Amino acid sequence: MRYDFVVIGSGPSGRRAAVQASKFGRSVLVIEKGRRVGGVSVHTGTIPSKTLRETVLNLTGWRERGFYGLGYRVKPDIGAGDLMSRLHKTLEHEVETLDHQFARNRVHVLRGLARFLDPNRIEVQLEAGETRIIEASRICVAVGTRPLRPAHIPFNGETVVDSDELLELKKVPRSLTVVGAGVIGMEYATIFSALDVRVTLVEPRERFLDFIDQELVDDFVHQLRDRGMGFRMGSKVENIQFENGQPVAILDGGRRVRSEMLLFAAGRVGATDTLDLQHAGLSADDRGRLTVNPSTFQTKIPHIYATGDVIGFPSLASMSMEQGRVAACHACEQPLPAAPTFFPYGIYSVPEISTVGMNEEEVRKTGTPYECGIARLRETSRGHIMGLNGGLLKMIFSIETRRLLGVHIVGEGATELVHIGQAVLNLGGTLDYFIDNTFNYPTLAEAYKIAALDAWNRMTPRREPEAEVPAVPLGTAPSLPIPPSIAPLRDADEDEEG
Ligand SMILES: Cc1cc2nc3c(=O)[nH]c(=O)nc-3n(C[C@H](O)[C@H](O)[C@H](O)COP(=O)(O)OP(=O)(O)OC[C@H]3O[C@@H](n4cnc5c(N)ncnc54)[C@H](O)[C@@H]3O)c2cc1C
Ligand SMILES: NC(=O)c1ccc[n+]([C@@H]2O[C@H](COP(=O)([O-])OP(=O)(O)OC[C@H]3O[C@@H](n4cnc5c(N)ncnc54)[C@H](O)[C@@H]3O)[C@@H](O)[C@H]2O)c1
Repeated sequence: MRYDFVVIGSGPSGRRAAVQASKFGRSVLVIEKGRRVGGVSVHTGTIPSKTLRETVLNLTGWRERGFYGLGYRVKPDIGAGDLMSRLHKTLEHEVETLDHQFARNRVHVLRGLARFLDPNRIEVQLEAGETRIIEASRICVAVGTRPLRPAHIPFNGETVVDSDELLELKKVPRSLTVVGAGVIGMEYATIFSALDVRVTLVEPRERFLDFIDQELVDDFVHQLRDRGMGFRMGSKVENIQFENGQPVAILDGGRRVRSEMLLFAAGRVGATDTLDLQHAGLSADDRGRLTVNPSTFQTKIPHIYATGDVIGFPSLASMSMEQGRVAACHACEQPLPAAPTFFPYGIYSVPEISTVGMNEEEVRKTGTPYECGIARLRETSRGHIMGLNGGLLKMIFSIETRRLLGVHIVGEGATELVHIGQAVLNLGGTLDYFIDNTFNYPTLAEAYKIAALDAWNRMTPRREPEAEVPAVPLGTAPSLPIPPSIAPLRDADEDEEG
């Protein structure tokens, strides 16, 4: 079997690379060791965790509690079955769409475990024990990652689990310890907390989500503490013991955290250990990751590319897809799409966090004079209608150029709202875009306008009222056209008229 382009792994990155190469007329094969295509994203990562989140928010009536009170529930007793049924339906849909996409684009798929025989030949071990040898002109390694499972953690698939096993949940625990306050830990901790599970988060560092603007993290933590989540910051899990069948995390310093279930989410490792990379002249780092040229995604063997989580940061499905597309363009000798300057980061915790561009700490380090504008989502009419109590949108602008430098949002709809800021940022827009343009009303997007007005108020010296002008009788004053760039003459927190 001989192909122009062979992709190992059918996650977001491999899928996008394969389809792109096929659109350029190349013969393409995707090798996937899993039972079904889709990768971590579809089966154990992005889609399942976001579906679980949506199910929890719907069944608990979370979004309605601002109006009907903390005791409001759409379904009083939510069991594991309730959470899992929507998950299975969503995954079916995703896999079907993907199978169809591959078939439409004439991408061949081979199920089996791939390993290199040499830089151009791959052996695939099929389920039945047979093997196939594939010859490839170009290869894309898109094998992704798997959860880190240190030997001293007694994983048992039921009470001590990793983020893959959590999706096999048989019973909703009453209490949960989450080890690791990375993105995965934070998302699951807050989703289970929204389900009224008592959650304790353990993290060895003093701060978490340190790539997020600190003002947002403070607001976020305030909301989590308010609903009773426990934090053990600066604490490392030394070992885990069992008492009456329940896991007890023993922290350095001697503190103990007991719960019905423990989720270990302290990072992931590249899935390169079975690839026999040395046969291709490659090697991985101590976390199983490959190094690439960041512009073309070529490894040190020029016809072998690596894309997606296996190359490390930022380990996002969204970015993995783009990396796959760029690699395929390069492999097919096509012009490379320009890399966007800024990409958004969305954390689907409850509440959501999303951010694009520089945070305040980063701007400060550049020495650029800047000003911030803040809007609270509850200040918008849409927020009143939805019964929102929390959430804020913060924008940072350069004082000299008025350019937008960063957008940071915590609260309902943050992961969607951020794209307005992303467009303005990548197109080099300024504060004036938000001031001069009209936004739909009532929307949460109106928060952009409010935050921009807030920044404008801080950036513009306040004019003192001049000597009193005698009133002119109505109808006698000449009316002047108002240029759109004229600054608004109202305070940011003044109510908009409907
Ligand atoms: C719990 C969780 C939540 C997440 N949420 C988000 C989110 O909300 N937004 C976001 O953007 N990102 C999210 N991510 C990250 C996202 O899932 C990854 O960035 C994305 O899946 C990476 O895609 P990939 O193509 O690199 O590899 P993967 O999706 O990891 O796919 C790799 C595929 O390669 C296959 N494979 C591995 N080795 C071999 C081999 N030797 N032979 C054949 N096949 C092989 C695997 O079976 C797998 O199917 C989340 C991740 C996790 C774990
Ligand atoms: N919404 C999203 O975009 C999304 C969601 C989930 C995951 N992801 C991606 O998946 C990747 C992996 O996420 P992750 O959360 O597993 O990894 P991570 O590396 O982001 O976080 C791991 C956390 O565990 C902590 N930790 C390490 N050792 C520990 C120990 N012994 N005890 C307690 N805590 C310990 C670390 O300090 C860190 O805070 C991320 O890079 C992220 O980009 C993205």
